[in-house]
Amino acid sequence: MSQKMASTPDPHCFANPGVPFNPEWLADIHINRSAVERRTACLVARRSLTNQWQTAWLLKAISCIDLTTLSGQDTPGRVRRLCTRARAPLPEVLQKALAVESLPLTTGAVCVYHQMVETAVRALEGSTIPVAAVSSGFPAGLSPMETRIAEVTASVAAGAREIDIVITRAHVLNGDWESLYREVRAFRTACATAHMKTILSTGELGDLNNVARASMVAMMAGSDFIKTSTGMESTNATLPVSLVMLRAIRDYYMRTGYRVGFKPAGGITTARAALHYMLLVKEELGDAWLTPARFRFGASSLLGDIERQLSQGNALCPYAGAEAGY
Ligand SMILES: O=C[C@H](O)COP(=O)(O)O
Repeated sequence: MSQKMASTPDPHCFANPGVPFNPEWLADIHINRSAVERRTACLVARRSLTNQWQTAWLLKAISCIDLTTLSGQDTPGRVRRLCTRARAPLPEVLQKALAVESLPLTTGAVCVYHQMVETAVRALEGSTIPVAAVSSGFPAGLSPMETRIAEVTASVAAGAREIDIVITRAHVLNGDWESLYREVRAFRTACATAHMKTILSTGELGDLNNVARASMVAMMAGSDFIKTSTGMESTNATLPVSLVMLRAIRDYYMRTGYRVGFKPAGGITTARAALHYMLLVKEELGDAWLTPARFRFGASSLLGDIERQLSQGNALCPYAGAEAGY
């Protein structure tokens, strides 16, 4: 793929305006699955991290969490409690013990169904924490297009500053990339100034070539983030899929100069797993991506494990090694 930068966009602008659909950018995508799996297995096996660096990385991980509740049992009370947690993700006493009591720590966002957007926006008033809504017919994306667009528009009107959209998997499975482009482009328009995260549902796309192509089409169509999963598929975020998506992000950056964000989501429940994803992002894209503006975890229970590990000090034994950090 091309290593040439097409343009030099404003580095402070995180939005990706997208580019016209270009099938040539898909033509030379051929993913070697075993090479991808070897690379991620190797990454998991080889790294170590001192306690001090581990703490810093876990605090960074918290700031990158889209604290999520996507349950049929969601109530305004439950969403308000989640928002309280987003404002103060760690107990004061723990922040003090870690000597970071002056750190203004919050999660990256609170992520809810459309129905709960207003409640979350009200509960987060006075903070800078954005509300992310899963709109557009989450999770299967099989409602009529007008309904899906109307839901996105309504979420934005209700105050969601980030919209997580789902795609029609059939477009990918049929290799109908132009239809996928048009669909994502329509959601881009409906999102207006809200940041758009495109959920690919990678566990339902067949193979890694489709993951890479769908990633590229979603970015061409103006996604600000690409996200692995809804959390409802039978296979959600994995490191191999993440590697493929990160390389697509790098490729898109080299072609256009736009830095699209990455959000692994679904089944990320441990601090150890979170560190693996962060390390992969650092190695593939560099520090410029390790910021809430370009990296998020979609997770409902990760924060609890990070808090436990921080309380226990050095519980991630394989990481408590000799290296002075990643
Ligand atoms: O986008 C967020 C996911 O739905 C959260 O999934 P999880 O409950 O497995 O953490």
